[in-house]
Amino acid sequence: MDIGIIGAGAIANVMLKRINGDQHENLKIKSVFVRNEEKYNHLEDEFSVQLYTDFEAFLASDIDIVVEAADVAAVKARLPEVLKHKDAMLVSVGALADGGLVADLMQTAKKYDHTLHLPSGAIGGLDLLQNVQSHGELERVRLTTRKPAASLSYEVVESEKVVFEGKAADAITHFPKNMNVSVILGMAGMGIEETEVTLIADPDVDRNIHQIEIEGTFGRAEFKIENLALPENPKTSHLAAISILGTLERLNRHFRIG
Ligand SMILES: NC(=O)C1=CN([C@@H]2O[C@H](COP(=O)(O)OP(=O)(O)OC[C@H]3O[C@@H](n4cnc5c(N)ncnc54)[C@H](OP(=O)(O)O)[C@@H]3O)[C@@H](O)[C@H]2O)C=CC1
Ligand SMILES: O=C([O-])CC(=O)C(=O)O
Repeated sequence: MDIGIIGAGAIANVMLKRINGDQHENLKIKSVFVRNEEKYNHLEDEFSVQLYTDFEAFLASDIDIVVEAADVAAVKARLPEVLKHKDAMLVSVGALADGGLVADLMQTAKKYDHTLHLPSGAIGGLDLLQNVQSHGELERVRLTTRKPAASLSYEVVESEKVVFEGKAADAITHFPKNMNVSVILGMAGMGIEETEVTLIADPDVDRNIHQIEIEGTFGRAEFKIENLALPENPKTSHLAAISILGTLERLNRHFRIG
């Protein structure tokens, strides 16, 4: 499968290393769309990719799927056009807190017969959540995220501080680079208006920790994910990049788990 990536930051870097650098047997990144060619032109030699600053030319390049690894604004600006031409996968799922955008993307994907893939990113357990939701067995979803204070720009706090408490819909508005997980949790479960979120800046942790509690008529589930961050961007967990790789690898499988 030939891949085009939007963005060339921390997540894209892991993808380039693991796919092109390690010569993945089924995947190849061919095209990378960036807005600053000079900053990223070393990638062409390092990973044998073609850089594009012209989005039309990027979309017309020889790729089967576009992976967005940029930011929420890039999703809003680019994804509606992408889905007219290609399947897509996005990691800045916080953009989908905008219901109008979701409706637009769904309609475009259907009309042009393309698929939008939403990896679970820095968390897990979304298979369970979707199963109980679709059978009316879900009553409560809570996410408690604890991140190193400095990665949330709260360098000066001396002990843990709750910096957000509310619903996922508001969490992503206040923390668009840190609360993508709350939006995918909302979409898989009770919706972003009903998903409860607490975000804690903690000067004493060195991991991005997501605690998920799910309750319903099926029973109860609890997951705790303690993520190591990517060195290039301490806000971003390594697992977010790995979840894209795993989702790409599973696309063409003839048997599926979960
Ligand atoms: N779903 C999840 O669980 C998770 C999602 N994320 C999200 O994934 C995204 C990528 O994360 P990460 O790799 O760490 O981010 P980085 O900040 O390390 O890299 C972002 C890259 O995207 C580029 N970019 C930003 N906007 C545009 C645009 N409009 N057009 C083209 N390129 C653009 C930046 O380029 P430039 O150098 O020009 O700024 C940079 O190369 C973020 O939105 C992040 O919040 C992160 C972790 C978990
Ligand atoms: O990487 C993480 O742990 C979570 C994150 O930044 C996000 O959801 O935006």
